[in-house]
Amino acid sequence: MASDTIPQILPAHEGNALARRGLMLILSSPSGAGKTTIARMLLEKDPHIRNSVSCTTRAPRPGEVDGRDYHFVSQDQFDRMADEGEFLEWAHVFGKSYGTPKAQVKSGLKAGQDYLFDIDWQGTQQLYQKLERDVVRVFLLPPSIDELRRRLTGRGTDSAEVIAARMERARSEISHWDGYDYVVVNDDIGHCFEKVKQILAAERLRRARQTGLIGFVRNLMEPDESAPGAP
Ligand SMILES: Nc1ncnc2c1ncn2[C@@H]1O[C@H](COP(=O)(O)OP(=O)(O)OP(=O)(O)O)[C@@H](O)[C@H]1O
Ligand SMILES: Nc1nc2c(ncn2[C@@H]2O[C@H](COP(=O)(O)O)[C@@H](O)[C@H]2O)c(=O)[nH]1
Repeated sequence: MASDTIPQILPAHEGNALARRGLMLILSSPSGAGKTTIARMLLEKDPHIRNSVSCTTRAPRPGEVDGRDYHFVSQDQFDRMADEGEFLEWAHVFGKSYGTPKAQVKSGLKAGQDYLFDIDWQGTQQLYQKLERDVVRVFLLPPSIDELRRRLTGRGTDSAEVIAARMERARSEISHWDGYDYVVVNDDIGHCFEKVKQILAAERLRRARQTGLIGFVRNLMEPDESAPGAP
């Protein structure tokens, strides 16, 4: 295992004292603060977390790949999927529709699979209402509003009009910061990534997720029949 690979507790299977339930790591932030960048770093370094690929009605940006970055769908397709209950959550963001497909998240969690979600505060609230115990909510803040504008402009993927709309919405996005379990300022990308890694590592160790511990602890607490003087 490479030294910078992120360790995790083993996936759940019967008889494994280290088995655990998967978790849902949510990254939210105002547009341009860096959640896609952090998400990509995490997915590259950590083989135990899988990306939840959202559906969206917005057009692909240069370099974005259908099925990897998003499932790019028409408004009709999106509406049909929403009507048929195919989303775990969905919301309108910047005048477009975005939704998290149900796929195998629920069965995956049971099998110990972790999932990463790059979604906004509306989706976060919906996932928290449905799957509270599995959700870990992380909000990223930019170091300043000027730096946020610089990042959106420097990304070079959006028109001046789109950037203006996203800047306009940034303050209202930031106002939802207190609906999250963790808040990290994304100043230096390396430091920010380290903090998100630490959050993930600690959350994986939560007692409630460590389903394999029940049997393990029960065994540890059995009277020791081989001890000298035992009946
Ligand atoms: N700590 C950082 N320092 C400097 N630049 C950064 C940092 N983090 C991200 N960036 C850059 O800022 C730009 C926006 O980042 P990114 O696309 O990850 O934001 P986002 O929050 O996912 O935005 P959106 O919600 O619009 O998808 C990118 O060009 C990225 O390379
Ligand atoms: N509620 C949801 N929000 C989502 C989902 N997928 C992405 N998003 C959020 O939308 C904005 C804009 O994203 P962009 O890629 O167009 O810049 C950003 O805040 C994302 O986090 C989703 O499935 N549900």
